Amino acid sequence: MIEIQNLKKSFGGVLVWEDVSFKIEDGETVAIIGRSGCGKSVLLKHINALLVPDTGKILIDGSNIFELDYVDQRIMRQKFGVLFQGSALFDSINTFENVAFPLRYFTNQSEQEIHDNVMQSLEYVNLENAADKETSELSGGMRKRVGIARAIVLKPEYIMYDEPTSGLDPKTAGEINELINGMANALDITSIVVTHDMHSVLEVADKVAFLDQEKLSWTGAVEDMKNSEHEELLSFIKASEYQI
Ligand SMILES: Nc1ncnc2c1ncn2[C@@H]1O[C@H](COP(=O)(O)OP(=O)(O)OP(=O)(O)O)[C@@H](O)[C@H]1O
Repeated sequence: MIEIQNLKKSFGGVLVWEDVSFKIEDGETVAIIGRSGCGKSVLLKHINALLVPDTGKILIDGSNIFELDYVDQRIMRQKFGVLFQGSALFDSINTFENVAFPLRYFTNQSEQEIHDNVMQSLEYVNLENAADKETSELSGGMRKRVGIARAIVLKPEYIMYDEPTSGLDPKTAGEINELINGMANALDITSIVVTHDMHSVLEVADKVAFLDQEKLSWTGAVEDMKNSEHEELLSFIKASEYQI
């Protein structure tokens, strides 16, 4: 379980948000939504301690990640898989090596173990035939799927998706949403999805955290979001051109 408690962050005296508190239960999928620049990616980067807050705590399975030493923080980070914005694949290596990267960096697995784990991850995302492809040969949807294969290769407890459907056509975006749901069910992963895509929110999320006006403005179940009378949330949803 992830417990975010009274988090506050500013950069050079400029406040991003304050008093952000919510819980992510095991097995849940939470969508973090809000306007550009409201601090969604900054919040993701706190959840695996890539950024440190001004004040507040994040408890991962009971431990405050900001109080861990270097070694324990490194161990904690291995509980997380991350699909970065834009997929962030290395151009100079093929699909297999992109997915193998976390195994080579974090583990001492043999070549055979690396091969088996990479191929298993590629099968999950239906790309077992693309292992030899160079990054430049992959479509946008395939890049996202390779990014997801890389995110799950260490068999994480938690997976964070930063804009998983951005830049994709609706059909390919739908396939990525199905993959996110499939991953959550088959691998029992707890998922955190940063997105602007309200269709994706409705497809994948159990819970929503809405950042607005330098705070966590609304949080609750997706079903409650549909019936909410929260003015800013409704206006955000309306502006996303998705009618619910
Ligand atoms: N390392 C940093 N140093 C200084 N300011 C930063 C840093 N990272 C983010 N910011 C600022 O924090 C604010 C929130 O950024 P963030 O990337 O989290 O927004 P976002 O909600 O994810 O936006 P988008 O939807 O456009 O990706 C922005 O004003 C950004 O310029």
